Amino acid sequence: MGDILMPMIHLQARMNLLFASGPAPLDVDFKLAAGSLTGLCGPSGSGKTTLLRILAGLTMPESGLIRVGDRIWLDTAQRMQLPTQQRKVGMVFQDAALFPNMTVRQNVEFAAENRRDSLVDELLSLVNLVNLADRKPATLSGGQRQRVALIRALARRPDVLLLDEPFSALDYETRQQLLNELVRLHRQFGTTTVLVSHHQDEIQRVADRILELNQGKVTDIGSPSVAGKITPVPIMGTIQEVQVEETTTQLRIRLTDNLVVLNVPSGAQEWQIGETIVVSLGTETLTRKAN
Ligand SMILES: Nc1ncnc2c1ncn2[C@@H]1O[C@H](COP(=O)(O)OP(=O)(O)OP(=O)(O)O)[C@@H](O)[C@H]1O
Repeated sequence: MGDILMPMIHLQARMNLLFASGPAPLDVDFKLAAGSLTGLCGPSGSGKTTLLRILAGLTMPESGLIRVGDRIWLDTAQRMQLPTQQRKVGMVFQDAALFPNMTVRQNVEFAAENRRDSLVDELLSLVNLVNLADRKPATLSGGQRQRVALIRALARRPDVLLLDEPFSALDYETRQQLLNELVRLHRQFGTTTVLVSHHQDEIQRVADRILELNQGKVTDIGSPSVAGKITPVPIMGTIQEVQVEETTTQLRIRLTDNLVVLNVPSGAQEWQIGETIVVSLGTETLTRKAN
């Protein structure tokens, strides 16, 4: 995976915070490998959001140094601070915070600074939103809104992707689906990603490394997964459409609030419209539901 000798991110920061237990410093110094996906967990109020805000340039620490690749984003000793707009960073929060008067496409185009039409189309199709591109956010499901937020963050072609409990308001199945989509996009776009989540089991499933924050101090709790491995998540779906080709069969399957298209080998299995099947997201394999 990433190159440990040449970390993508080196973050040193110190600032006094007012914790529930009283004032204490947030004091961190860690490196993240290029292209890694780091899970950041810790109790409520331990400083997770503050850490992401410092990385994004939304909160200024009393002292700190942020190096991303060969660029310095922050060096308080030199009184140097790159503004958020100049940091190649994408952010997604629990509440998608989309522009309500813009369509899905306009929201993504705005982030892409209206420059790269092909990128916007590619992003919309990567998360299955092409058919909803002209809808306003209020008419979308929670999962669809977070997908828009995710591709909107990627439209800026960020080096660093920061996600602050992006899927916690969603139901279990949608959350698992979006986590898998996130991992795929993270790899495809080669971002160095930090994912804050209260769901440690989910972080374990997708992260290369987990950091735990406690009262403003970071503990490295190791590498949970074999690099690159995603544990498949079984999700029930219904077959909506079957298209048999010579060697493969294309199945359109409804899973909770979205459709997935899977290609399976033609032949031995005959799939029926309306049939309930189990899709193992992560490996994209199918099994018939046991009765
Ligand atoms: N600018 C600030 N100055 C002083 N204290 C702050 C500042 N910003 C946040 N805090 C305090 O720092 C602590 C950590 O807050 P933060 O939002 O980073 O925690 P968190 O781990 O993200 O919590 P949660 O999981 O509940 O979202 C809280 O006690 C908060 O009140």
